[in-house]
Amino acid sequence: MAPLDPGPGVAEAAVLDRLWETVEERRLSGDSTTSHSARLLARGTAKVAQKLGEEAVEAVIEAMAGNRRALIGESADLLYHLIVTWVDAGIRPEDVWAELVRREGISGIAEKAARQNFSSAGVVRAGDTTKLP
Ligand SMILES: N=c1c2ncn([C@@H]3O[C@H](COP(=O)(O)OP(=O)(O)OP(=O)(O)O)[C@@H](O)[C@H]3O)c2ncn1[C@@H]1O[C@H](COP(=O)(O)O)[C@@H](O)[C@H]1O
Repeated sequence: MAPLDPGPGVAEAAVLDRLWETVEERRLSGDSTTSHSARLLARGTAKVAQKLGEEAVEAVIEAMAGNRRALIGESADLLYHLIVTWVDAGIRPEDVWAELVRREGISGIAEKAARQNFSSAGVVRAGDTTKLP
């Protein structure tokens, strides 16, 4: 039997897995003279997270301006910095893919309503950090 066609964009999306492998290799090699990823990771979690935030804001600015082409570029920067953040945190892409798969078919509205029901039983309400340990 012929293999199923995975659909448009599926093969290209594997670039994220390859990028994670590359950044993880750079972390292990630790050569900050030749690798931007190694240099950024060597600066620590706070710097890695700061760069992720900056790239997110830049993507927001281009989205608000309706600048499609620049938004594509900023999206690539954002995904790269998200992957550096995963490597720094010891998260593998399949951890995130599994969470997305788990959420497939669950409406965000229904999920939020379920969370609020949970909180009304006296546990933690969404967004209420005062009750967190
Ligand atoms: N996708 C990317 C990618 N996107 C953006 N960038 C770099 O991210 C940097 C962002 O620059 P900024 O001026 O915002 O920030 P900064 O240089 O960290 O400096 P400061 O914020 O401290 O001023 C630039 O040097 C970009 O080139 C990337 N660097 C690497 N990759 C991928 O990662 C792979 C490994 O790269 P190296 O780790 O450099 O070998 C490459 O083959 C690419 O596939």
